[in-house]
Formats: sequence, C-alpha cells, structure tokens
Amino acid sequence: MSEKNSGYLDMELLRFTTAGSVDDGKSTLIGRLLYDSKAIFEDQMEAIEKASERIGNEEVNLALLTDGLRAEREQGITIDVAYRYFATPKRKFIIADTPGHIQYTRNMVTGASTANVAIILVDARHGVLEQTMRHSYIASLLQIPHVIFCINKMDLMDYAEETFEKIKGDIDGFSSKLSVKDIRFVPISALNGDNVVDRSTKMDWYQGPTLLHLLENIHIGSDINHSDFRFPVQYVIRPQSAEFPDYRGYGGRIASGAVKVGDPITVLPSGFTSKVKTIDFFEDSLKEAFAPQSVTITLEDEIDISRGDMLVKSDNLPNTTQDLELMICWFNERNLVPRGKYVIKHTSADARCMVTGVQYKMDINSLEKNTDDLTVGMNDIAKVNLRVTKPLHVDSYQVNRFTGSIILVDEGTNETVAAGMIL
Ligand SMILES: Nc1nc2c(ncn2[C@@H]2O[C@H](COP(=O)(O)OP(=O)(O)OP(=O)(O)O)[C@@H](O)[C@H]2O)c(=O)[nH]1
Repeated sequence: MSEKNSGYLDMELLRFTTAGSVDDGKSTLIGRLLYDSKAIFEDQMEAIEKASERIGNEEVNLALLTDGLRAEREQGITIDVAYRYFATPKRKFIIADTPGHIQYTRNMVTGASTANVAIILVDARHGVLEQTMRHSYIASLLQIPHVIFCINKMDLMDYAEETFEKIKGDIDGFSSKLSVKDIRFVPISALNGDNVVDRSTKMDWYQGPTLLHLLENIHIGSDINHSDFRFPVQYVIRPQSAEFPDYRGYGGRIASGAVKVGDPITVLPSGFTSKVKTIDFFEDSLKEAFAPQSVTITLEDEIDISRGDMLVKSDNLPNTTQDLELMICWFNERNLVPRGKYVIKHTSADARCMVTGVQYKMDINSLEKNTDDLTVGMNDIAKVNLRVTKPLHVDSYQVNRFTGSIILVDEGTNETVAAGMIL
C-alpha cells in the first residue's frame, strides 16, 4: 500500500492534551480511552494484564498503560511531553501526555501549544481547585479552541447529578472571563469506564455525548488560520540525482494560511524574494496547499535558504520588531529578574533580550489583574515587555501560534524559564 493512498493518512487528526491536579486520573483516563476504543496492541495488553496480576489488581490497571510510557520518557529526560497516537474509524488522535508533578504550567504550555482540544480533569470529590483555574486560564491563553471538563470519579459520589451540576456551575462562573470558544462538560468514571467510550448506565440524567464521541465529532476544520501563509523550512531537499540535477525543495508543514503556484514569496530573515514554482506532495504536484499540510515547495529562483528560515507571501509579511509585549508563563524556581537579560528563542531565531517591564500578574483565583505585587515566580502568568537585541519577524499569537510564541532561556544555566505568547 502506498502511503499516499492509505485512508489513514487522509483522516482528520485531532490533537489533545490532558491536564489536572495530581491523582485526578489522567493516566487512568487515557488508558481507558485506548483500552475501550480497542486501540491497544495485543502484546502491550498482555504485559499490562501480567503486571496488574503481579501487583494484585483484580481489574487491569489502566494507569500502567501510560505510566509505562512515562518511564520511557523519563529516561529520555530532555522531553517532558510524551505523544501517544491512536485512531478510531472516525479520526486519528495525538495525545500530549504531561505528567502531573510540580511543573504543571510548563508541561501544559509545551504539550498544549498545538492542541485542538484540552481535556481538564476535575476530581468530583474536590471540585474546582486552583489548578483547575490555572489550567483553564492557560488553555484560554494558548487559544486552545475547545476545552472539555471531565468531572471524574463520579463513582465515588454515587454518580450524583447535583455533584456534576455544582462543579459545572462553578466553572461556568469563571469561564466567562476566559476566551475559549467552546466549553463542554462530561461526567465520567475513568476507572469504571462510564461515559469515556461507552455510555454510562449509572447516569441516566446525563443526555450529552461520551468523551470519545465528543473527540470524534468536535468540529475542528474552522480552527485553522487560512489567511496568513507561514511556512517554516524544516528540510532543504537536494537529491542531486542525475534525474533531477537542479532540484532544490523546501520541506515543512504549513503553519498557517495557504499557498498557490505562482505566489510571490519572501524568505525570512534574508528578505530575498521569488515565486512558487511547484508544490510537491509525495509524487503529486499540487496547485495549492494549506495548513496543516506537509509539502515540499520549490521556487523559481535559486536563492540561499536554510533550515529554520520561513517562507511567507510578499504581500502579507509578519511584523519586524525589537520590542515585544507578551503574556508569559514562568516556570523556574528563580524569579524573573526585572531588567534581567535572557536568551529569547523564536521559531528558529535566537537572540538576547532584556525584560523592560512587568505590567501585571494574573491572580489565578479571581482571574483579575494584580499590579500590586509584580514579582514573577514559579507558575506565574504575567504581561511583560521585552527589548530584543535584533529584529524578529513575529505575528501575534492569535494570528499564528508558531510565529507568535517564544521561549526564554537563562543564559547562565541554559534552563527554559518561560514561554510567551506575543500580543
Ligand atoms: N474511584 C475512582 N478512582 C479513580 C478514577 N480515575 C482514577 N482513579 C484512581 O485515582 C488514582 C490516580 O489515578 P491516575 O490515573 O494515576 O492519576 P493521574 O492524574 O494520572 O496522576 P498523576 O500522574 O500523579 O498526575 C488511581 O488510584 C486511580 O485508580 C475513577 O474514575 N474512580
């Protein structure tokens, strides 16, 4: 089967992330989704059954499915998000699974930046906690278009409608201060499988869809920005074969917008211009391509382009600036140093920058701006200004998640201290 013709490749892809406080049941939920949607490989299943037996669980311990993955990841050390793939006959899914320990903010920001959907778990026994507020606010800040609140462990609250309605009411109360387009609520028991893949027989009062049904059917087509073409070059392809002696293609994923053969193109940061000659996708030549397709683009002129450069349309350029205003999520034990110098990473560009001002900090519990205390520490979210030593080609995060986001790195320790969304 050629890859190009496989139905699997053509299926719509939904990316989602899970967040919650420690022990809210993220691992159990992901395990349940995979297990009940029959996406688990037989051999993996056997190993889990054995391990569950060993530790004396009567039921298969679904957390083992994802915790195994975490062990793998922890050996890798450098990545703190594990990606898991599964598919149903309707859609393909990528789960950015982030562990629940200390660095909530960081994990959510790194795992969520390309997500279509954020699933936020709430323990039915505890209701809305500060973490729920924080994760909801971050989802809004990251402009994740769809947020699904799963009220989990309903079995421990006798599957009571009042419990669900109370928590839903609390979330409705603060979610009006968020800019999330689409908010849903599902009462579940990840452990017993109620309303995850299969409809619960214990919550007749709930008429809505199961979690999987939502994930399979939520409309994500219009979440993509189709107007501002941004193409970060990931690979320069030069086969240097006798058949194609002069072929020079630029491979990558269209981050936003659309492009046609013949479109005038500007290369950033060099500023060289040319026109699109061909758009290649496997053996096909396309007339037009759009986000989030992965394609190879060739240009009319031979210009010097390397990995990390960006192709944009000449009549729709990003802003070129040295002064940024942005919302940052801070995730380092050491506080932000006012007028401190950091390394800023934006797409493939590195530069140095100085924090020229902190405008306010978000009070997570009230979702109000705090201007009294401007100390920015671990897990804080703040609006700041930066002055960069060289011009960057940026978009607002709203226009493009990729060209609108940055990270800050401590020069001394080389640690990532913050992620930022350009306003
Ligand atoms: N009764 C009940 N227990 C649950 C449910 N979901 C999860 N649990 C239990 O809650 C505990 C924590 O579940 P995990 O899935 O490990 O939670 P987690 O959020 O992944 O935890 P961290 O990775 O530490 O953040 C485990 O003992 C689960 O068996 C549920 O729906 N009902």
